[in-house]
Amino acid sequence: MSSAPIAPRMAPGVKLAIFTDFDGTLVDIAERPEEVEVPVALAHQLERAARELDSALAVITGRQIEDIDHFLAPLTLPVAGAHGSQRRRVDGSIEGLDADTLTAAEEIAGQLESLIVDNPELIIERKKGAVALHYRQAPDLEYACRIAMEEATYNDDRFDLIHGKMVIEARPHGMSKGTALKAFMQEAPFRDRTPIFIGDDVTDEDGFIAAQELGGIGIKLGTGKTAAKMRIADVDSVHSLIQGLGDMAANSREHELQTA
Ligand SMILES: O=P(O)(O)OC[C@H]1O[C@H](O[C@H]2O[C@H](CO)[C@@H](O)[C@H](O)[C@H]2O)[C@H](O)[C@@H](O)[C@@H]1O
Repeated sequence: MSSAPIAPRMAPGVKLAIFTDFDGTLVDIAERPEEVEVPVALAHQLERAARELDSALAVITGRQIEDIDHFLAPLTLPVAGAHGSQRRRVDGSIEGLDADTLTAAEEIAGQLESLIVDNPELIIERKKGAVALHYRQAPDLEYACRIAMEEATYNDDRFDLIHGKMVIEARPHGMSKGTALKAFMQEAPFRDRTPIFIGDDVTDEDGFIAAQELGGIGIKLGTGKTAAKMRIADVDSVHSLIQGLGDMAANSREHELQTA
């Protein structure tokens, strides 16, 4: 006896909001920040999932919003950039930092100049309100980078240091991927949905915790200690998961229409 394939649906009344990290989650890690390879199909997959989720899909990243727009062009999604320092809502309005914090971040970057001149294999990324110091091309300089970042932020309690993948970043105090996720969740179209946050790095832990505090799920890509309740294997699996969640939302909508 043959049976029709099952079209998976969400339980009645359950609607998801998807939040995803970018580097190491939507795209594989590259040697340099500008060298990431973005699969041609990625923007289309995200656009389709966002459509099925009534636009409740956002990127929460350490990158600047403009970087995400560049990599996903012509798609423009809601994005929290620079670890929550900047946030573009679904209506396109932007929440940013005050001028003093922006200036302070520029000053931190300025204090790192001599280190970069002496060690041109290091990369400094100046963001609006944050600074990243990359040592992927010179792993032996990790300790020197750490000391330089500590000195550049010494006595400035407006910034916290966070360690990512071969990078040390200065992030405004009180900002995180968790605060960004919670801010989105207070607004349409995210409000009253169940959040899923997908990420791969230590800086994603705040996002996992925030999603789970709101009744959702954190999904960690790869190994390592995590607060996330679930794990996923690799970037390709993340793409499939996002596609699958979009399918489920579409199936649920169709089922509701048929049974109305
Ligand atoms: O929060 P994310 O979207 O994961 O962004 C975190 C940082 O990602 C980028 O740096 C990392 O990816 C680079 C490209 O693969 C890699 O070369 C680097 O070593 C990684 O640390 C980005 O450049 C940073 O601004 C983000 O904060």
